[in-house]
Amino acid sequence: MAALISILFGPSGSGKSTLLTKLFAEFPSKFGFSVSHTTRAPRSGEVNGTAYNFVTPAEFAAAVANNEFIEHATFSGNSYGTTVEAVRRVASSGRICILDIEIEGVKQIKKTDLNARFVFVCPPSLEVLSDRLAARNTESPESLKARLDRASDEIAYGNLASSHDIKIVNDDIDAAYAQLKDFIFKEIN
Ligand SMILES: Nc1ncnc2c1ncn2[C@@H]1O[C@H](COP(=O)(O)OP(=O)(O)OP(=O)(O)O)[C@@H](O)[C@H]1O
Repeated sequence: MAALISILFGPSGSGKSTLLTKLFAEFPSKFGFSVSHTTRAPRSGEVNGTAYNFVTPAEFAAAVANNEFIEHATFSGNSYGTTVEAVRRVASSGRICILDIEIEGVKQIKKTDLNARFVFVCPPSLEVLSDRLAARNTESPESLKARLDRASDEIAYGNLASSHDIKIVNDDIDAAYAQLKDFIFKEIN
């Protein structure tokens, strides 16, 4: 059977990065994060090749034309994608591959024969999501609005039984993390 890939999705600010940071800190050699490509500018502290592979729109378009992506999508004016190479790199290091992707990417991966499990990370409410995103202090007012505008549709998609293998409501972070670990280890064994 092909190597298992775990996929986290959910609206911006739902807590995907926070959960994955905890997972990688607790199990540094067990899991590997497939580093996505993006045309968006790095946020302060984001390292190229670690947070994302930061590329120009022209480089991104060339990779699309070259069929290098498993999935890719444009979101708030920036392109994001996961290359076959990024996933292969994790698998070849003997680690379990984890992806954090947009809904369009989820739909694309569902059409492939990848052995993937889908984890919907859901905020407790739109109000909490809005507060957390604002407190993160990473977005311009326009970007914040664009992310919140998309959130209702993303939550509606995530709530479809066919979209996810597990839905985790990220209210208390420790409880959400315990659910994530429990699910992933059950799937591995
Ligand atoms: N359970 C929680 N309780 C309180 N704050 C939280 C919780 N989970 C995450 N946060 C905070 O909410 C903000 C958004 O979380 P995070 O950056 O992990 O979201 P994300 O889903 O990865 O977003 P994006 O898709 O934009 O990368 C962060 O500042 C994080 O510290």
